[in-house]
Amino acid sequence: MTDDGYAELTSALRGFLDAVATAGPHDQVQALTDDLRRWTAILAESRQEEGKRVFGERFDLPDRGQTLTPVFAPQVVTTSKVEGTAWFGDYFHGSNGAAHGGTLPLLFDEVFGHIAVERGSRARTAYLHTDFRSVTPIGVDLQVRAWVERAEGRKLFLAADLRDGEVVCAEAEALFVLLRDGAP
Ligand SMILES: CCCCC/C=C\C/C=C\C/C=C\C/C=C\CCCC(=O)SCCNC(=O)CCNC(=O)[C@H](O)C(C)(C)COP(=O)(O)OP(=O)(O)OC[C@H]1O[C@@H](n2cnc3c(N)ncnc32)[C@H](O)[C@@H]1OP(=O)(O)O
Repeated sequence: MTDDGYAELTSALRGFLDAVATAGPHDQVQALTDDLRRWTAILAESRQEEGKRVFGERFDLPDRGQTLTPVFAPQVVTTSKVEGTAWFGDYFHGSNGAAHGGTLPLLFDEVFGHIAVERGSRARTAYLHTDFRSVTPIGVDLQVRAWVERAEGRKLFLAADLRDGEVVCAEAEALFVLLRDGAP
């Protein structure tokens, strides 16, 4: 990992989003807004095209340097399976201590994507079906795994599950389609 501060920034940004998500009314809200706008203007000056950015593009950083998805720390990545831990911060809270339902397919898409990338393929998600088996808790280390069910030409049929110990939180099935040469 390149120690240029971006791992720390990603972690700080996640912490900030979790703090925003759990804060009540605060008397410093205007100061916070002013600070955010100041940093927005500074960062806007160094806007880069896709391919030259940090966020989501740095494979040497945890979570590729992005905070869009829940934390996913892969432990095994092969061309046929991925295994790792997932962690939903407060930012991903829906209600009653459970993760927002839409964040589950988001996590699965990310996890499936690692298999496609490991295969050296440019691929896109054609469909992603999620079964919600049990509420997904916030702030708990969860186990996630995904695997290739079968490959048919450019079609990669994938499956995954997310567990809290013995409890299955969610399962998913997806079709990734490998892009034709020259496809945008
Ligand atoms: C944006 C790509 C990102 C990829 C990763 C990039 C960088 C790496 C970064 C990080 C790595 C780590 C993690 C990655 C993180 C996330 C990955 C997320 C990936 C995505 O989140 S990506 C965005 C969402 N995704 C779309 O934005 C797709 C919009 N869409 C299309 O771009 C086309 O639609 C496409 C390409 C899907 C197919 O187009 P096409 O022209 O290549 O092929 P065609 O239509 O001929 O279909 C070929 C065969 O698939 C069958 N087929 C197609 N669609 C089907 C469906 N829905 N249901 C059942 N069967 C289906 C046909 O029936 C035919 O089957 P058959 O050959 O048997 O007749």
